[in-house]
Amino acid sequence: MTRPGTFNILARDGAARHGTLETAHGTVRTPVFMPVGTQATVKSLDPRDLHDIRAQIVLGNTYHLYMRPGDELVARLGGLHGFAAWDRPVLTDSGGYQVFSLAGLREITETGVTFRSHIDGSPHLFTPEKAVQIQQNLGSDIMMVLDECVAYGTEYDYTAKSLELTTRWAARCRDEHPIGQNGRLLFGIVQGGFYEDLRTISAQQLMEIPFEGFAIGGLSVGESPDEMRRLLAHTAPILPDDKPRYLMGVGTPMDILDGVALGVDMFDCVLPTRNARNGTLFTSFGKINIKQARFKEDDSPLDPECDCYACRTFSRAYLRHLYMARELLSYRLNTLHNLRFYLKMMEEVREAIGQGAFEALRARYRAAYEQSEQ
Ligand SMILES: Nc1nc2c(CCc3ccccc3)c3nc[nH]c3cc2c(=O)[nH]1
Ligand SMILES: [Zn+2]
Repeated sequence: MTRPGTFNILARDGAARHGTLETAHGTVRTPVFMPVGTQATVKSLDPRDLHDIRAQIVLGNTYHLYMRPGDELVARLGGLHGFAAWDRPVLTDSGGYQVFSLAGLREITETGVTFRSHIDGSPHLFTPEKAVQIQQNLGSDIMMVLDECVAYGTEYDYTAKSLELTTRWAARCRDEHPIGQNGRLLFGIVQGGFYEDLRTISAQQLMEIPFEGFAIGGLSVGESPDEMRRLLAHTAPILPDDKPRYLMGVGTPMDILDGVALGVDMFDCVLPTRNARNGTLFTSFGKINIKQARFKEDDSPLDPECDCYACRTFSRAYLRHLYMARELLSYRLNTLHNLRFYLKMMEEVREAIGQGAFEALRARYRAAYEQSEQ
């Protein structure tokens, strides 16, 4: 087995790259979209479904699993792979973002972040070392450092101080998990808010530490698509060309294609799974909502271009009926389809980069997605 952490770039098309990232649980072909499975499950899907839609790697969440059922329990029961019967790679977030966005009453010090559980209000402390230990207990193949994701609009001085703390925390995370330890990888996370000069400083400081990959954090926090693209265009090219670049929390199909064009290799977003819950479906002809009356007697497949179980087996009328009846199967079929849409788009992206045809692919998706606002 090729050494975990090895990142081979197989083809380039402009700044877009198609490559492979080796992990302890197999090879990930990039660019890759990673379904979010916060509580050790991609909501409403089982591992067989994830294999059927050709998911390569799924995300888990340190904060949630530490709170419930407990990272040490998961470790005793085989880590996420044994516990959730998932035999492919897992990436876990450090919990930093979730603490800042979920838990109440938090305080940040040099030591770490203290917060209260969103479940029972009990007090907790995440240090960089603790965040790494939890991810080690979860058996994560790709771990993230503990970072502070500053809120959109945070002013310059606080952002500048915060990125320095994030860098010191990143170094402590690396010390807690030395490079190569049992084949698990550790990624740094670039912060710096919406200030280009601070992004440069954060990236340069993190690149002094030997990480197997680098994430761009602090984006997709409520800013406009143009602002996200502006900071991404500034930050992505600074990061090492020979390491994977992971844009956290992004995004819509067009955001992802724009990210690939700027040299990003890895993406995650709750959009496909969250939108499934409210009937918003991604198709080759743009975004639609299945509850619309026009689908009431429509016997055609949701998306003729899609190869997923929902599109192969059922009509739009049936999918609309399930949604209107609030049937559980509605959420499951909508999720299967939306994730397959994202994963199939990434398969097309990897193929197109290999053929030097990425821009044509991006233009095709833009034509379908420009008008449906999304
Ligand atoms: N640690 C961290 N996570 C972020 C996430 C969660 C991604 C995630 C990873 C794994 C599981 C769930 C969620 C963000 N989501 C949108 N914007 C985000 C920014 C950050 C960030 O700056 N730092
Ligand atoms: Zn489908």
